[in-house]
Amino acid sequence: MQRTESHACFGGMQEVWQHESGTLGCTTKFGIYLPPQVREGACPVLYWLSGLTCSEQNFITKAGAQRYAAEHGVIVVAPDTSPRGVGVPDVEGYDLGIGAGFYVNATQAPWDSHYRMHDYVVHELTGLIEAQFPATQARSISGHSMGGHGALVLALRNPGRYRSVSAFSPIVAPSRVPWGEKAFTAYLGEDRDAWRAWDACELVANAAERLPLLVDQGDADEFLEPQLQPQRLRDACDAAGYPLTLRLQPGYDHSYYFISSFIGEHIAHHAQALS
Ligand SMILES: N[C@@H](CCC(=O)N[C@@H](CSC=O)C(=O)NCC(=O)O)C(=O)O
Repeated sequence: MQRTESHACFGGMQEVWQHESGTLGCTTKFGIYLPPQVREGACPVLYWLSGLTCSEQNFITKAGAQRYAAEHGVIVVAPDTSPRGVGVPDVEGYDLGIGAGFYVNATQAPWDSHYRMHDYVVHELTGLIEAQFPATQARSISGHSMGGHGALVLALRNPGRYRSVSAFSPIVAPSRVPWGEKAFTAYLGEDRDAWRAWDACELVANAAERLPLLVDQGDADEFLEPQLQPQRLRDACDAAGYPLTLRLQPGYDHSYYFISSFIGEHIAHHAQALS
């Protein structure tokens, strides 16, 4: 494992590390913010999952999360959004292949050789963070758009692993919108029954635990109706009796300007559950 960036930031350090991932079968990078409190002892960890087209860089350079992570003493880990590099399958278009791993374990060739972002984030990356950094086993998870879908699905699929979950503009029902239908057909195959295990609105019906769940959605988001449809999550949570705080934020779009406006509230949400 090799550190490729190191920057002092709000009394802590923003770093980027690169390592060989056995799960992904390639070299991959992650960002990690280490708040000043790590000098006194191990800190809890918030995992952030980014959206389509992102690498480990977008969140750490655009969201402004470090100020709040330093205030609350939370480590923030931001992995890449897919495997990448020589030999990793890709196609034209921003919404499939590199930059678009959708946080699933692909079952279909050629994707199944590398696209295992669920297992990478839940098992390999978490194990590495807890072994190599001053991190406790208290974990929370958040993300944006495709990464919001990832945060919801990883939390719902892995009861006991995370203390809280949140999302900005998540793809809540990937089985029913074009971004998800395209990705799931490629990664999981034509059988829609297999998609249910990767769809937050399906998973919430049988959720084994109730985590503090916060979702923010801008009402000026160009993807709101075609791809996001947060009312589907509202309906699924109501039917399952799963408490959800869903906030429609007037005037906000899908960008990191939106994320940076509310990331402080999301980190406070997680810090409360992690303390
Ligand atoms: N057509 C756009 C689509 C890419 C885009 O909007 N990506 C978002 C996430 S969308 C859902 O997962 C994003 O976070 N972009 C990176 C950023 O820094 O803003 C395009 O190709 O640009």
